[in-house]
Amino acid sequence: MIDEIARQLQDHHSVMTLIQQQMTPQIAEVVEIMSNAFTSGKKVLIMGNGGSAADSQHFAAEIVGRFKLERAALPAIALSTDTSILTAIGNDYGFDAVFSRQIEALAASGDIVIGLSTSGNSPNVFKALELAKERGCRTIGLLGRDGGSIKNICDVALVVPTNDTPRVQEAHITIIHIVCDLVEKGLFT
Ligand SMILES: O=C(CO)[C@@H](O)[C@H](O)[C@H](O)[C@H](O)COP(=O)(O)O
Ligand SMILES: [Zn+2]
Repeated sequence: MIDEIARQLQDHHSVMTLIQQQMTPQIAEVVEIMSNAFTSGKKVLIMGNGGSAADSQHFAAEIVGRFKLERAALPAIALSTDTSILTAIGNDYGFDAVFSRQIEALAASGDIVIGLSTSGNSPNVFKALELAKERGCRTIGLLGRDGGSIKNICDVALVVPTNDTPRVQEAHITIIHIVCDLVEKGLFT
């Protein structure tokens, strides 16, 4: 068991090293896109399934509340939080529509729409990002494996280079924290 724990921690560490070597310019691009959107009065909509739903909510909470600085609130909505909306859309239109219907209701041109998917292939995230693009939003993917089908419909696709879902999720939350920190510092210091 000790060896297995050590192996998993080493895997985590290796993924973080790859991100440092390969993905810092793209992370900076996301910081810039989000900062510009907030400066222009736009909002951020975030979505994902399972662990990525939790990460979406965590992300929105850092933005609406605060990360580290005492500052004005910023607008972000996680699309996985309202069980009445999710069950109504899921029941009436199907689970694939649970996010796209909310994009139809909430997204305006210039807003930022962020999809989290470790496989890059969740149909409900794909449909929502596709519609977001049609509506003139900027689309960002926090993805894993080879980025899947979602990679192709993102203005910026952050593809964490591993097939291991938990390692992808750990990388996503690290990237989310770095983005929140830099957006906040850039806008408020
Ligand atoms: O947290 C985990 C696995 O670590 C699961 O809940 C996982 O998020 C769910 O299986 C999701 O449905 C996977 O969807 P996706 O990341 O491929 O879009
Ligand atoms: Zn998980």
